[in-house]
Amino acid sequence: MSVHQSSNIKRITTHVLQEMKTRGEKISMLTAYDFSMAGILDGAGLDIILVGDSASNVMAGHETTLPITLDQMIYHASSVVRAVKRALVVVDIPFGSYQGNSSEALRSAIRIMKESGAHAVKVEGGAEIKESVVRILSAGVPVMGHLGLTPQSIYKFGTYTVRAKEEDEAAKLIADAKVLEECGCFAITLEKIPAKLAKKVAETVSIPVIGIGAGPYVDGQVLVVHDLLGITQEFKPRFLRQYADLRGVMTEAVEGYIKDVKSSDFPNDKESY
Ligand SMILES: Nc1nc(=O)c2c([nH]1)NC[C@@H]1CN(c3ccc(C(=O)N[C@@H](CCC(=O)O)C(=O)O)cc3)CN21
Ligand SMILES: CC(C)C(=O)C(=O)O
Ligand SMILES: [Mg+2]
Repeated sequence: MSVHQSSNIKRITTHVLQEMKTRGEKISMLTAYDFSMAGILDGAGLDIILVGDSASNVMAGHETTLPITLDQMIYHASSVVRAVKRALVVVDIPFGSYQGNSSEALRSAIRIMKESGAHAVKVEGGAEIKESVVRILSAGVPVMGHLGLTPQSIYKFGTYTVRAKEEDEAAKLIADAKVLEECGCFAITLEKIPAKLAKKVAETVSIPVIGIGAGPYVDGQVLVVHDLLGITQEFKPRFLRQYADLRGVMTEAVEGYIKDVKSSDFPNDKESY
């Protein structure tokens, strides 16, 4: 049954998420990039929909998240927003639209909010992007941080290996989390870091911490929905739990269609005018 069958839907806000952390209720988050998928996730009762820049990989077929543009992110985000009745919609600001220039960061965030109708933005980085985060927040736009494995700086690191395994990197990550909290971020995503370190971050900051490959001791979890549904090919990091084999289901359906077209079984009389 859809949660929307009840007449009054309580929307998820950043305040609701803070209450969930206080209560110890875990927060569920997944990506979506289009209207149809977002409607399914929202109807199922998901708390947060992330319009991730992983759309660059999943939707457009790029190797990295770097090529996707602000206009393309706004297109995805506006499609998602039209389907959502309850979830909080968070949009990644793409590479090159906020780093190192707080005026551009603010302009990008405002374009996303104005043109898509989303509720918040997400940015990768800590102290080095503080000015941009502060500027966006001062305009009244809620900001989610993102630390650990930050795919927009993949060429700085060179690999997708687990981050902050060394003491000094772990200390920097905790310091960055504190900076983001002090700036006024409403939540932080932690990607691919040791579970023990993620636990420490979730205990240190009072805002919700959402993990992907960051273990169970955080306030919520996020995955790319196409990975969870088994649509993505050849992406099986150990943090992923695959809940369905939609690639198999979809392939079988399309093969059935092809067979029926070839054999002239489709369309039949009932399917014709
Ligand atoms: N489909 C998809 N799912 C994601 O989770 C995702 C994207 N795309 N694109 C943007 C970023 C990139 N992310 C990644 C990318 C690679 C690994 C990873 O663990 N890769 C290898 C290990 C690499 C290594 O250890 O050197 C793996 O095991 O698959 C994790 C997260 C997460 N995001
Ligand atoms: C993996 C999540 C956290 C993300 O940033 C994305 O999907 O772009
Ligand atoms: Mg992202």
